[in-house]
Order: sequence, then C-alpha cells, then structure tokens
Amino acid sequence: MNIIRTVRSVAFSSIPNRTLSTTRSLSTPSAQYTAFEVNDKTGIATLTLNRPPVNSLNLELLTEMRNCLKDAETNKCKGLIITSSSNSVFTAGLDLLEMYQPQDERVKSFWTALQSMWMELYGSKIPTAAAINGHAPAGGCLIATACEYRVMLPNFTIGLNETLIGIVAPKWFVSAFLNVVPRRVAEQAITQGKLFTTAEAHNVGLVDDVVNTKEEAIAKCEQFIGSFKNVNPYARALTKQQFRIKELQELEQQREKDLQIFLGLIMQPSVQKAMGIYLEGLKKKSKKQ
Ligand SMILES: CC/C=C\C/C=C\CCCC/C=C/C(=O)SCCNC(=O)CCNC(=O)[C@H](O)C(C)(C)COP(=O)(O)OP(=O)(O)OC[C@H]1O[C@@H](n2cnc3c(N)ncnc32)[C@H](O)[C@@H]1OP(=O)(O)O
Repeated sequence: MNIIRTVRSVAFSSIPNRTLSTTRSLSTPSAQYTAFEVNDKTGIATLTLNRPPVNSLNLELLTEMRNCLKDAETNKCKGLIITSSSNSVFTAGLDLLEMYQPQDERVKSFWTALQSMWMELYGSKIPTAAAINGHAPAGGCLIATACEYRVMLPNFTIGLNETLIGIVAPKWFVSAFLNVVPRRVAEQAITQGKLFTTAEAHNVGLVDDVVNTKEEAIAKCEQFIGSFKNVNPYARALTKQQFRIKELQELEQQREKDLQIFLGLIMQPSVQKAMGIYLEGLKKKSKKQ
C-alpha cells in the first residue's frame, strides 16, 4: 500500500502533565473519512473517524478503517485508539443507506468489508481501545466492543438497538457484547433494542471508565495501552487470541452463510419498509433541530 508519511508537530502544552510530543500522520492518498496519527513518543496510533455528520459506516469508511489497522500493525505501533472527530457521535453505526434499497454488488462488498474490519479489529495483535466521545448505537457498539478497553464521555448512549429498526444483530455482534456484559443483561437489552446511557453502560460493564473530556478519554486509553509495557507483545497477542479465537473462527467459517443470511433478511419487503420508516423518522427529527 502506498503510505504517505508526513511529520506534524502537535503541541500538548495545553494538556497538563504531558511533555511536548510529535505525531506522525500516516494516511493513504485516498483517506477521506479517517485521520490516522502515530504519537512518536508513545508509539500509540489514533484512528479518528471523520465522516460528518454522524460517522455512519459505509463501504469507504470501513475500508479506510481496515487500512489504518493494517498500518498500525505493520508499523509495530504499541496500540490503537479509536475515536471520533464529532463532539456528539462516536459513530451512528452502519450507514442505513447501504442497506436501504441497495445495489446488489455494493451491498455484498459492504457486508464483506464489515466482516473483515470486525475480524481484523477483534483479532488485532496490538492492544486496542475506544475513546467513545459520543453516541455509539449498533455498529458503533460493535466497534467499541471489538476493542479491549472502552472509556466513554457522560450523557451519551451505547448498545445494540437493531430490533427497534426491525433488523437483527448478527451472532458475532452479540458475541463481543457478551465478553463484557453478563448474559442475562445482554439478552434482555438486545431483544429490547436498549441503548444504555453512559452511566448505565458503566454500571453493567459495557464501558470500563467514564471521563469528562475527549483528552481525558485518550489519556485513559493511553494508560490502558501503557499497562502492557512490561509484557512481551508476542505472548500478549497469543494470549489475547486464546480468548477470541472461537468467535473469529466461527465467523471465518460462516462468512458466506452470514452474507446470505444478511442479504436474505434485509431484502425482505417488511424489513425494507421498516428501515424506510426509521430513516424517514431520523430525517424528520434532523429537520426539526
Ligand atoms: C441472523 C442475522 C444475520 C444477519 C442480520 C441481518 C441484517 C441486519 C444486520 C445489520 C446490523 C445493523 C447495524 C447498524 O449499525 S444499523 C444503524 C443503527 N443506527 C442507529 O439506529 C442510529 C441512528 N441515528 C441516530 O440515532 C442519531 O442520528 C444519532 C446517532 C443519535 C445522532 O443524532 P444527531 O446528532 O441528532 O443527528 P441526526 O439524527 O440529526 O442525523 C443527522 C443525519 O444523519 C443521518 N443518519 C443518522 N444515522 C444514520 C445511519 N445510521 N445511517 C445513515 N444515515 C444516518 C440522519 O438521517 C440525518 O440525515 P439528514 O439527511 O436528515 O441530515
């Protein structure tokens, strides 16, 4: 891959207890919806989702996320932090326009890219952390739970709300959720399509910490990644794999079947109708604001 390396100085003087540092921006020429930077001092990469207004995950954004993850691993970064450039939305989840009245080839590529992105993030060798600085419904929650650590800002929401849109959270969405939330809580919440407030999410273990600012959230993620500094990275990666291999193998072996189930479900007229009504509701709400 053709990676452009630019060196960009970032003054951290406004952030207490931090020495001046630099970040390298590694970005592919086509990067449109993401910013990817590596802190030269800590070796930690930050992937910032930047697809206004709500960072909905379309094929291009998913592809860029995969490229960033690959860059972080190839460059032997100490860890990866995922965050958002928005002040109110981490990501609104999958771009509903990819699934509403979709084109055949595009929707297949979209779902395949989502499967790949999830497997690469969930199974990543390097430590991963989510600085959730906004709402994280559905696919947003999927990204957060694929990471090893989550910190969230107050008064936002997170969860798997698919049933409220008339769609179903696939098994692999649920499996990562089950890593962090007790089974009984998960079953009730996911069948109800419940979105947890930050405080509720913290209470059930869906997020590990709550802080007030994005800077604090990034610092917490850095602290988490830094906690592995005395651990052999190879031993760490293999140990992580032992915890995650089952879900990864399950999806890898069922990829085609999962795609066909997805296509079968979203192409049902009743599902298309429900999605259309949901989208219309979002647009009406957006116009009122
Ligand atoms: C066995 C089963 C196997 C397979 C299963 C089969 C299929 C289904 C699996 C699919 C899994 C799906 C996962 C998903 O992620 S679906 C998406 C779920 N997301 C949501 O429900 C969130 C919807 N959005 C919101 O609630 C709000 O937008 C949000 C995030 C709280 C932010 O609010 P706000 O800042 O006020 O922004 P607006 O609501 O005004 O939105 C601005 C603008 O963005 C449009 N928009 C919002 N979300 C999406 C989205 N997810 N996709 C596309 N577009 C979105 C919104 O309509 C507005 O558009 P406008 O043109 O009016 O500006």
